[in-house]
Amino acid sequence: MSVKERYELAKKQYEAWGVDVESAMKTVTNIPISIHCWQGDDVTGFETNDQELSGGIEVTGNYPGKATTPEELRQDIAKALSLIPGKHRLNLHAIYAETGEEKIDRHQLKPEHFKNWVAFAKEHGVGLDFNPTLFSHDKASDGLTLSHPDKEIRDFWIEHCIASRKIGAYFGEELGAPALTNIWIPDGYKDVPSDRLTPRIRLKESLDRIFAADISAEHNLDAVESKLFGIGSEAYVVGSHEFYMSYALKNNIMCLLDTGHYHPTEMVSNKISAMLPFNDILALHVSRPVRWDSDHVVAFDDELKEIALEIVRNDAVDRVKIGLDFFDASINRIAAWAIGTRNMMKALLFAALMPNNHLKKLQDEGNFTERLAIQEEFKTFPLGAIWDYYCEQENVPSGTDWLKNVQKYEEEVLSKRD
Ligand SMILES: C[C@H](O)[C@H](O)[C@@H](O)C(=O)CO
Ligand SMILES: [Mn+2]
Repeated sequence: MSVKERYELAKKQYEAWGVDVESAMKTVTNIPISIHCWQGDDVTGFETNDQELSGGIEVTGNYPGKATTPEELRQDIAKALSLIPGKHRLNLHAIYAETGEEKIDRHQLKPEHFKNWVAFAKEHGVGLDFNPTLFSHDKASDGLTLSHPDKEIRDFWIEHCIASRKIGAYFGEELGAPALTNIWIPDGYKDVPSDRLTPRIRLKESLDRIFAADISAEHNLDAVESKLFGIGSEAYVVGSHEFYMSYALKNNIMCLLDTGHYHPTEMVSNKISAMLPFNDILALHVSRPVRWDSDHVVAFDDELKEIALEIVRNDAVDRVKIGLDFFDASINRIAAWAIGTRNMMKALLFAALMPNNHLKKLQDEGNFTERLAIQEEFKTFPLGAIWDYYCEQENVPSGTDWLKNVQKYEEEVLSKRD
């Protein structure tokens, strides 16, 4: 049976429940995913200071073919984009600046150091998002940055964050859609602190100075990302969820929720509807924590589907900015992007193909038996047939054909890298 024939049969099955399949595909295709560049080179970046990855995050694995130059990374991203349906965004960190031979420290970074990325974004029709990098640096070697007791160190990172917001605004202006500039810091302590408050007050003051810099809200949107713990900050993280949720609300900036940054049974899917009544927009880093914030490639699992449902059935596709955050160096890195991003899109399609209004009505009527029965039955509805057809409509490989494409690229390009 052809992809089209399978699609027509599946479509009838969904339509019997009042689901408009074509409109579901349209909804999904208009949701941009911010794809993180750092999966392609294990969060290394292109600075010339040879700093080890720090900040309490870890990349494990040594799969061959890692991108080691900006050109290689862009070539790999272009390959990944050709395998993913929809129009997306690319998320950069400050360590992906191209400063040539010159040693430019992070507080001196300028939009011009990202002009090649802007050219790439224009060529591929993608938007750009940005992150200051407050790790893998001498001035973050004790794991403290914006909350550091030493004012000179705080000032350095404040300048870096302001420079980053300017770079975000440059992206937004050049590409005609605002960039999301997200601040995540590693600050915290390995062991029980003797003072939890002072570092948080210092962080608040640093953020106040960063956001006091007048940067066009038309071109740049600000976000802050919390964390529960990191390697070396197990006992205490300065920028905790409550800290940033309060800061974001009070200062009208975005709170970014990373799915790996909470207690193992605390679900981001359950936080979205709790925060939407109080926030115009929210941002996500969708990741897959396995026992800890391990940043595994996003799988098509229950939590991913639940996150997608919360966005789609609550009409929040313009209010929840979806970004990805995983880095696995034990598998082909282009496959990692393709698997994780296709799964995010597939989960959104799953959500858009649910009889959401009917299910909401059942809940209000107190008909929990039928609510559960339908939710369960839809788990085995022929989503794959709609997904394959959708991929073909979007001119990207359907089924497992994308994998052959990656294997060929590995043979022809990746295997020839040093
Ligand atoms: C590269 C990092 O994953 C990223 O900046 C941050 O978002 C994070 O999640 C740290 O755990
Ligand atoms: Mn993150």
